Amino acid sequence: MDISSANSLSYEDFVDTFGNVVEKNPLVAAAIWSHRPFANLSELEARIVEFIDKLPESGKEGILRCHPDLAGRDLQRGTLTRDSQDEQSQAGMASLTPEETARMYRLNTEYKRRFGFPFIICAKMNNKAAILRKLSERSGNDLAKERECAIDEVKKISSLRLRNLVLPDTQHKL
Ligand SMILES: NC(=O)NC1=NC(=O)NC1=O
Repeated sequence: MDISSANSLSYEDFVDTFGNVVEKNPLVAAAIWSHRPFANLSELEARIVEFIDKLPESGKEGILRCHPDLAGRDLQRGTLTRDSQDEQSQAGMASLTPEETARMYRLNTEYKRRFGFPFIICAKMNNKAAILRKLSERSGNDLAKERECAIDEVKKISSLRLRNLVLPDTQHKL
């Protein structure tokens, strides 16, 4: 759909469409609906970013906790959302060796124990090697820095999901 179609959606259809742009957080779509009509895709995205940035730390951590582990229980059980399934598969998470799966589980467990939320990275912008490397690297961050790093990754994931739903702004031909 294009941005004018998105602007014309009923509240229910808007949340049905955009409710998982931020993984398992339909509140974000429900909240930004008030800002329609959106001039373009960029404004819609900016409203999502603005909503996330204005959350208190506890709210940001709540968003992070709604994300499934990479190569974790939900992937093993087939209970990922379609978006996450697509993203994780594309990054090779569904074809890890048993050793790689065990390493991801161990690193994810240590990371969650340290930070209190799961390791999050935009899977579509990374591959298996990059994910493992960044998981190790970021584990050394302090809480505040890592929270912002994870939120930045949520914004990248959301941006890609949004572009799957709404046609980019039509470039005005000069
Ligand atoms: N913990 C995660 O990073 N999860 C995910 N990243 C994605 O890009 N999709 C996910 O499900």
